[in-house]
Amino acid sequence: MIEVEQLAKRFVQGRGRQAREVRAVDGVTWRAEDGRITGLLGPNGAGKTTTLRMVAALIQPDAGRIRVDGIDVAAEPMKALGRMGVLSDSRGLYPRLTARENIVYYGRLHGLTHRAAAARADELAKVLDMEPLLDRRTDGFSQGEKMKTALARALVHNPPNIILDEPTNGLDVLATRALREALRRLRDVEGKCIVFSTHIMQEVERLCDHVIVISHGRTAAQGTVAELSARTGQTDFEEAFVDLAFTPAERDHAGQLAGEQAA
Ligand SMILES: Nc1ncnc2c1ncn2[C@@H]1O[C@H](COP(=O)(O)OP(=O)(O)OP(=O)(O)O)[C@@H](O)[C@H]1O
Repeated sequence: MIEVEQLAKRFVQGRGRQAREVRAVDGVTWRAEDGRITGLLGPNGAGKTTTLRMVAALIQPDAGRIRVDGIDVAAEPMKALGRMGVLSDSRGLYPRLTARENIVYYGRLHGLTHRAAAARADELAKVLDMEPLLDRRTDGFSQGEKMKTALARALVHNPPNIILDEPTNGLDVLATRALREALRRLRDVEGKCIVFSTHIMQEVERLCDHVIVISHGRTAAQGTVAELSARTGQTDFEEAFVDLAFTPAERDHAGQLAGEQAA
């Protein structure tokens, strides 16, 4: 389980007199339960990636608290990381190694014996439906094949929590479907707590048990797709998302732009 409480992070963009402070994350609070797929849904620049980078101990928050299975990430980052599998944007596989060797190598880095890491690679290949890939060099893999290998590598130490930042970026429709299926299996077969970020509504509708809408660095709303739609009185989830994630001024501005383009 992952609990995020009043998390905040600012960045300074530009230099000298041009410098300006950006509140990338400004008081985000949410909880992701075990055996559930939780989606962080928000427009571009809402603060999703920054939030997940803090959860994965890649950057430090200015304020707030993150607990992974009760472990405070700031106080015990290595212990918390041992309970997380993180799939970031850069897949970074070793091209000369086979998929199996990539996975086993990471297992060894996590302190597994060669035998345990190899057994886990076989197990993950079944769950992720990638057995035919295992003994091929990753050089020349498609985006979908790379993603599966990187996901298996992130899960080699069997972490109870999985974090994925925009995992379907660059994947075609079949690879996206395969990833969705893999995440469902990891939830249903292994009971993982899965958190992923996206700005794609359909992905959330198809996959998420729980949705956290992030807007301007804050938690704008959370619930199931049905709950969020009901709250806004919308039958279409895209309309519900627009109501929840954008201010009336932003919606008017987007409407004016669309009108000008149509004229
Ligand atoms: N290292 C950084 N330095 C300066 N500004 C940053 C940095 N990282 C993020 N930001 C800014 O913080 C804000 C939130 O960015 P973030 O990448 O977390 O958003 P996001 O919701 O993941 O967006 P997207 O869907 O476009 O990936 C943006 O305004 C971004 O420009």
